[in-house]
Amino acid sequence: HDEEFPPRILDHVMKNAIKGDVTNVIDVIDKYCWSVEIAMNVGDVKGAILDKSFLEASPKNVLEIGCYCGYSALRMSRLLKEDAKIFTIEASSQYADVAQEIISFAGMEKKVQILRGLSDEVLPTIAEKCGVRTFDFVFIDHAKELYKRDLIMLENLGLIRQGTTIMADNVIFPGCPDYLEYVRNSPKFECTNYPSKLEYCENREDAMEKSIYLP
Ligand SMILES: Oc1cc(-c2ccc(F)cc2)cc2nccnc12
Ligand SMILES: [Mg+2]
Repeated sequence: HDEEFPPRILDHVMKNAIKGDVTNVIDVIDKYCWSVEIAMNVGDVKGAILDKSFLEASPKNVLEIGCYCGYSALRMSRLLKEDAKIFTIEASSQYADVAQEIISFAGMEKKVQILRGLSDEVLPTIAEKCGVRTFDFVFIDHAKELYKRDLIMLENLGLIRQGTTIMADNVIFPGCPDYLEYVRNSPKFECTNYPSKLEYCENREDAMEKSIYLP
């Protein structure tokens, strides 16, 4: 991926969005990505699917794996109920720096906490660090080859509970076949597939997969 996109989108947001207006910041990012350059945000089309599942879950403790520039964290933050919080894991400090700036610009810094580091390094201590026992909603949107490993970690660490909703991006493109096979064949997950398009593209298929944890 183009390493220079994050600073460009940050600059564009600072110059074109309304400070403190999270919906406007989201719109400005989407318009930029549709018109100027594609980026790996979940985007507006798949974002609407995420929004719907998020509202249905109405979660108190939210975990995101893969923050990137903070776009999906912002989408979820604007739908958070009182005293609910989003914890988002980001391995790239460059991405985390930009995400922190964008999240703060949008006025959501109290609702979104960025945890810097690799998911397998952050997850084992996240409960005590964040004062959370289990997460009610998880959005997986990082390296596709880590989806299955990290879901198994969430189970083994007891970080998900009866009824937790797990949403996964990109299950078609770039695709995560081992993850899909795992959740769809496991009796512990109730899965629903949501066909869509790759972000900011009209003609490339992608999908989101919702898995409800029922141990
Ligand atoms: O939504 C996404 C799309 C892509 C991606 C890859 C290759 C392409 F050509 C286009 C898009 C990569 C991603 N990595 C991490 C999390 N989400 C991603
Ligand atoms: Mg994605």
